[in-house]
Amino acid sequence: MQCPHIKVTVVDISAHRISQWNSEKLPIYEPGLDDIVKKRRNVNLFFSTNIEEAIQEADLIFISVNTPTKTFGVGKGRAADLMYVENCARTIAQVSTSDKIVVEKSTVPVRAAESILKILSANHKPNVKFQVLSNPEFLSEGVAVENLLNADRVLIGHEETADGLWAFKELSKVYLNWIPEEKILRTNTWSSELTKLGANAFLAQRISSINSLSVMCEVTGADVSEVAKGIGLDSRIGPKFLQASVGFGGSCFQKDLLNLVYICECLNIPQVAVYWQQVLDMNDYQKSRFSNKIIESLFNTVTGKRITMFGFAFKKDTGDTRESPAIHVAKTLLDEGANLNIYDPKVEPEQIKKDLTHPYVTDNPENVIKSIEIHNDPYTAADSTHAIVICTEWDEFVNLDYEKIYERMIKPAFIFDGRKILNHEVLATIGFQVHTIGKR
Ligand SMILES: NC(=O)C1=CN([C@@H]2O[C@H](COP(=O)(O)OP(=O)(O)OC[C@H]3O[C@@H](n4cnc5c(N)ncnc54)[C@H](O)[C@@H]3O)[C@@H](O)[C@H]2O)C=CC1
Ligand SMILES: O=C(O)[C@H]1O[C@H](OP(=O)(O)OP(=O)(O)OC[C@H]2O[C@@H](n3ccc(=O)[nH]c3=O)[C@H](O)[C@@H]2O)[C@H](O)[C@@H](O)[C@@H]1O
Repeated sequence: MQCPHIKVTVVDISAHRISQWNSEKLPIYEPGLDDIVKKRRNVNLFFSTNIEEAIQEADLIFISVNTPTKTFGVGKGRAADLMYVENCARTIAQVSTSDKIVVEKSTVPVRAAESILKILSANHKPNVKFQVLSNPEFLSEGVAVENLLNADRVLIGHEETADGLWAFKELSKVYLNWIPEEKILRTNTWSSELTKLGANAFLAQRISSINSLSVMCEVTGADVSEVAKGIGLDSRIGPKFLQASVGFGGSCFQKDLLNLVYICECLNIPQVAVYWQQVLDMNDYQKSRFSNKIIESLFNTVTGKRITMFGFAFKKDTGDTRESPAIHVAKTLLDEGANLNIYDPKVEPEQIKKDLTHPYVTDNPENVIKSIEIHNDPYTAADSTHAIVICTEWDEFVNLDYEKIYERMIKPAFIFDGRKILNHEVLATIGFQVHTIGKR
């Protein structure tokens, strides 16, 4: 959109994903994205599986592949799996017939650019040169387009040489089409890589900090919204990322924090590792605490009871369920023998089934399938259920007719508001037993 003079080709090893990008229904939901893709597709934006051709044609190549937590071998469950990044580097080296600037866009451990450069340097064709830049991405899902258009900053780390500086200038030229120059931050490569991990760790830490206070609120009578407001009005702290929740989800915070902790352990600085591990431990505690509260409140048994879940995605305005706290809560309730009615207007039913029958979640997929019903209407989802559970902060859930919902439910009817979005007092007047996170 911002660079009509630049040809952008998105390539992926998944032919299925590319065909979805070339179809009417894109593989992800992101506000504003459909419109952009419709306007630019086959104009200056192309989606293709012809990876070799795209590499040969390109001057700048962004590596934006997944860097998930390793599920095997050394660093299992903590280290970032760099297999996909490495495969990209090898393909680029083997295929390139002209000089390239390779941009590390994926989130990676500090000094990953060094490995990329080594692979490129050891495998290239004669007379082909590479520069590797670190240019981490800071967008959030659900507001991705807005974040990209109005980025707080664009960070570019480069090798401290004349060629490195040249590469930085080439990439800056692209961003300068819509980002003011003063927002482009130039650092060395390693600072850039660590800034990305650090930024996610800081954001996650704020959530764990307010969640830790939510626990105290529930036992002391303080109200976490009031506490968060009072804290956030200090201009040194600021109001953002202080909403208590069932815990943070999403594909990155947990993965990147685990990676940071693992790097600290490898660098033999256990004190720093333990510090950041606490952010993750608090997050796990919050998820378990919320699930246990539901069971306890429903007279210590949910076996055979039907419970409604509003929201399954890890946040509003996305269909992404990766590491969603709703999965943890659903798993705990299913383990206790509950039946779940799940309503999330943005998540595909198949995705919910896939998440809840994943071997990590259950060793009994047939039972799970029998115990869940996926609804496309919030009112039928509430029919004959004992409780409504909210893990996602959608405004849509605020605007429902709760009197109508109450009528359809088994009494006493409970609401467990893990995002503190509903009006506690109004619901209590209707007759609901309400549990709101961070409030007694
Ligand atoms: N999702 C987000 O909002 C953000 C993600 N990031 C980082 O961006 C990276 C990608 O994240 P997502 O897009 O969420 O992952 P994703 O898993 O949704 O997408 C990665 C894509 O890369 C493709 N791929 C894997 N190997 C390939 C190869 N050799 N050649 C071509 N394509 C290949 C996969 O098929 C997949 O479609 C991660 O490092 C993540 O930490 C950073 C900021 C925001
Ligand atoms: O590296 C990444 O992938 C991205 O990770 C996060 O973005 P994202 O995970 O898409 O979404 P967030 O808005 O950060 O929300 C993450 C989780 O924290 C929760 N959250 C957020 C804010 C808050 O106050 N409380 C809270 O519980 C959300 O509900 C959600 O589950 C960061 O915000 C982005 O800057 C970063 O680029």
